[in-house]
This record gives sequence, structure tokens and C-alpha cells, in this order.
Amino acid sequence: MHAHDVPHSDGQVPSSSPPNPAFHQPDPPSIDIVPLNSQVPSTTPAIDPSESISSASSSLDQLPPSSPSTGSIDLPAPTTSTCSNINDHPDELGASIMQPIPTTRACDIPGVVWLLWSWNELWFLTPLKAWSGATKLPPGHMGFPFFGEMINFLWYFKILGRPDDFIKSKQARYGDGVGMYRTHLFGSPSIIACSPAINKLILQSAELFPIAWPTVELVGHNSLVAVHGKPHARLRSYVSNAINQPEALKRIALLVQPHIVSSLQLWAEKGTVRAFDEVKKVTFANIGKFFISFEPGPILDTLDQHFEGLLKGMRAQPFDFPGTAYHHALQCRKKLMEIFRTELEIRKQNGNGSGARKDLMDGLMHMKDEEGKQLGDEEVLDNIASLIIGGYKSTSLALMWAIYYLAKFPDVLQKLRGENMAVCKNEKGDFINFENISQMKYTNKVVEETLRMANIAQIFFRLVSKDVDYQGYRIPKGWQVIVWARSIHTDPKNFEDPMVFNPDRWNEPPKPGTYQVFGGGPRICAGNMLARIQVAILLHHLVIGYKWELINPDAKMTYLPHPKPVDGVEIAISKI
Ligand code: HEM
Repeated sequence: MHAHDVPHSDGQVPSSSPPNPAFHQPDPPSIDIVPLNSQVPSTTPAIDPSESISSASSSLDQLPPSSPSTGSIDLPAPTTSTCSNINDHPDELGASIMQPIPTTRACDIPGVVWLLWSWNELWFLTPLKAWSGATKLPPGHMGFPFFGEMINFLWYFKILGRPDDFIKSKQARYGDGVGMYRTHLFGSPSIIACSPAINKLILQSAELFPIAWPTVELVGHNSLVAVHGKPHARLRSYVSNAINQPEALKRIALLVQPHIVSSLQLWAEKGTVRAFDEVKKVTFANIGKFFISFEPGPILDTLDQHFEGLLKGMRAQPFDFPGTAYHHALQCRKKLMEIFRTELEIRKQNGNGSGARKDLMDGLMHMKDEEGKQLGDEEVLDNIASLIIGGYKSTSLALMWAIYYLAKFPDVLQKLRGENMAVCKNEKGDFINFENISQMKYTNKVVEETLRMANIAQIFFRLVSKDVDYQGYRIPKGWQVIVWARSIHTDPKNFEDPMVFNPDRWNEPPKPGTYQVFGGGPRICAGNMLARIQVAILLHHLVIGYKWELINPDAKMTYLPHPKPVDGVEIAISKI
């Protein structure tokens, strides 16, 4: 991990100023506090479709702590853990796992339903007991055959629009325990990890929990996300130098501003815009510019279209036949790579770019590691494509949410405007530089708070390469671990009044392991600083020159694949 991969709110923000009490009041008169999931009061008890049959759950998780199994890894209890070992609280937690299920309840349920409900538990847990003598598994339930708990998941994320209640319902039923639950999601037996300590451990233990990219054909076999171990570390240093280190950021900060300034003027001329669509255009134009020096025009539009197709395919099942989203995505990738390859060949023939490093492609083409080795053509091309995949939509969503929250929280906007006006000394339209951005403490807090609340990357996936025992629980080899980052960011134990947008909470660094918006460990987002400065720059030009309001302040939220108001944040915008 590089020094600059550390969230820059750590250690940068003064700890002296007290939190702004306005953001902690439940119902302040001047601020319209609307939590992300505000359409439905969060206190309403969750109705879980599986509730009625859960009491018939198989009691296979009562597997006795048998003789130690061979080949498993025992992880120590991390000292930073905020969770207690489930065995410490037999009354509250252990009871739900260790007690036999009353047979009368099971008998009430028709046999077929019982069999369906128990099928996954029997199928996945019996061999574990028989062959590996597994100790206890984390509490939970594996749901129905094939679907697992997908119906439950969709119920909370799509139907109720209360994504956090998915985990809360597990906590209510099985207790907090060590912050792990067994389940079956996205087609695989899974362990959900949702405590700062276990998440941190998983993200940092890359060998025990390697990343498993399901659609590697789409991201490219040579891309950063697809390689492991030493090749990953080597590639990461190239990519990080090219986009995430101060030298690169200084250059990029100046490069992106002309387009941001002219786009904002255009928004104001239109009067009403859908912020998500507009920030996507700005983000893609800037990516085109600093990745490959393409100016807005037909080629960039074609690239944009192909990337849209590619991104859609990444969420689809990998069925490669005509008519499927995955097939279309593969076609899009092919066309994208042709465009990039042609550009690369032109540069090689012209011999240009050597040492100039004017954009990402040049940077990757000419960078050398300590042994003087350069990247191959395929590595350059795959990584350009995968960095666009990583940075395009995520940055656009961050920008959209920043615009949304500032419209909702005028006090924050006012304070932000004050800081930004002071930096540009009232000379609107002047570009700010990297040093200016680093010095804008409040702006940086607004960026962090936006990222925390937005939960752009809600969950991420890892494979389990070896049986792992953690605080008495088995994480079985071959299963999937789902790091549930969003529950960390919305847990009041980690952030006071978590649904309130309060940049002043960043006067103090977050508690260890509670801020995972960019993941963590060796796979922490390779563009985290780049994303941050892009948000800070857009906010700078927006707040010093424009005022805006939400057209649908009570717009419904959607949470899949990313949290977003359904209207894409329509705003009425004009010059100040
Ligand atoms: C607000 C914007 C962003 C968010 C929320 C975000 C979030 C994340 C997260 C959570 C991960 C880790 C995933 C995992 O561990 O499985 C990640 C990885 C990654 N991100 Fe970002 N990201 C953002 C912007 C960017 C940008 C701007 C770029 C590059 C242009 C980028 C490139 C990458 C890459 C290449 C990886 C994989 C790193 C590796 O495997 O070593 N991201 N991102």
C-alpha cells in the first residue's frame, strides 16, 4: 500500500473544532435532513420474507466443536475488534445458535417447504462436518436451493428500499457476534463480513482471501484487478505513479479544469439538468483527456457508448451468446481495444511520448520498474480499459452525490463556499492547483463525508483459498466472502447519527477499520486520490459560481447496482 493510499482526512484535519451541533439535532428548523433511505422510516420493523419459516432452520450450525481439523488457518482475534466473541454471550447470542429448534414449530410447516428451506443447509454443511470436522460456522441461513437468500437481499435492496435492514435483520435474529453470517448469495455459499475488525482482516489477507473477478474477459487478463501477488504489486506501482501520486495529480488537476468550467457554464445556460448525466459527460471527457489525450468529439462518444455496453455486461451472467448483455459487452470491449490499440501503434510509430508522459497511455508505455522493465502492449491496453471501468461510473456517482447533499444541507454549502471563495480570492474561473486543494480542509471533509454517505461500492467479494478459523468460527475453503462495507459506514457504533451529512465529524479521524469506501489492504482503490481531487475540483467551481436546488427533493432512492435517486438528481441551476 502506498502512503497516498491512506485516506487524507487522517491526520490532516484539525481535531480542535467541535462538531457542528446543527447536524446532530434530529429536526433542525433550517436544514432539511433527509437520510439516504428516508422514504421509509428506519424504525419501522423490517418484514423479512423468510421470517415465517426461519424457525424451522436446520440446526446444522450446532456442529460440535470437534477435533481440530487439518489444513485450516487459525486467525487470532484482532485487538481492535469492537465485537465480542459469540461464545462470551451464550445467553444473548449463542442461544440462537446452540439451542435445538423446537420440533413443534418445524412440524407446523409443510414438509416440502421445510425440505426446500433446509436443502442448502444440508447440502453445504453436511460435507463440511463429515469431511473436515468443521467447528461452528458463523450463524445464519443458506436460504433456498439455487436462489439462496437472493430473494431476501432483493426484498431489502429493491422492494423495501432499506438496504441496511438486510444486515440489521440478521443482527436482530442471530446477534452481532463476530460480525459474520453464513448465507448463500450471488450463486455461491458465502460468509458475510460486516464488522470493522473482520473486514479489515479479510481485505489485508490477500492470500487467504484473494479477489475473484467474475468477468475477467471484460476487464482484461493483464489488468490490475485480475493479477495477483508480485505481478499485482509491480503493476500497482506503475498505475499508482501514473494516476494517484502527487506528481500525476498536480498535472491532472490542471488538465481537467477547463472542461469542468465550460460544462458548468453550459448547465447554467440550460437551467435544468440531470446532474448524473452531466457529471458522467464531464468525467468521461476528462478521462479521455488525461488517459489518452482524446478531445470531446465522435471518437470519445463512440468510446463512451462502448464503455456503457461493457459496464452493463459486467453485472450480467457470463452467458456468451447473441442477445445477452455479456455477449454485447464482449463485443464492446473488442471495439474499445481496437481504438486503444490503433492509438498505441500510432504512438509507437511516431516514437512520440517517450519521456513526455503527457497522459496515462504514455505514462504506462514508458514507465520502468526498478529492474528497468517496461510494461508490454497488452498490459498497457488492459489497464487503460480497466482503469476507465474502475473510475468512470464511481467518480460520476461521487460527483452526483456531492451535488445532492449540498443542495440538501445549505449550512454545509455556505461554509464550503466560504472556504473556496477565500482560496480563489474572488477571481472566479481561475484554476486551483493541487496544493490549493490539499489546503482546503473543509472541502476535503465534505468529500470524505460524501463518500461515506454515498456508499458507492456497497459490497465487495473475495474467495476463501483455505479453511480459516476466526474466533471459533470456520470460514470454509471455496466459499465466497462478501465484505459488507456499507453496513460499517451506516452503523451508529462507528459514526454518530450515521444518516446525517456532517462533514465536521471528520474533525477526528474515523475509528480504525470503519472507513472502507475504497476497500483496504493491497487492493485498496488504485484511484482513490484521483477520485477525491476530481470531486474537490468540481465542487470548487460549482460553489464559487453557481446556486442550485433539487427539482425532486423527495425523489425515491434505488440501491442497485449503486445507490442513486431515481431522478438522477435533477437540478435547477443558475449563476450566482
Ligand atoms: C469515488 C470513486 C471510487 C470509489 C468509491 C472506488 C471504490 C473502489 C473500491 C471499494 C475498490 C476495492 C474493491 C475490492 O477490494 O474488491 C476499488 C478498487 C479499484 N479502483 Fe476504485 N473507486 C473509485 C474511483 C476510482 C478511480 C477514479 C479509479 C481509476 C481511474 C479507480 C480504479 C480502481 C482500481 C484499478 C481498483 C483495483 C485495485 C487493485 O485491485 O489493486 N477507482 N475501488
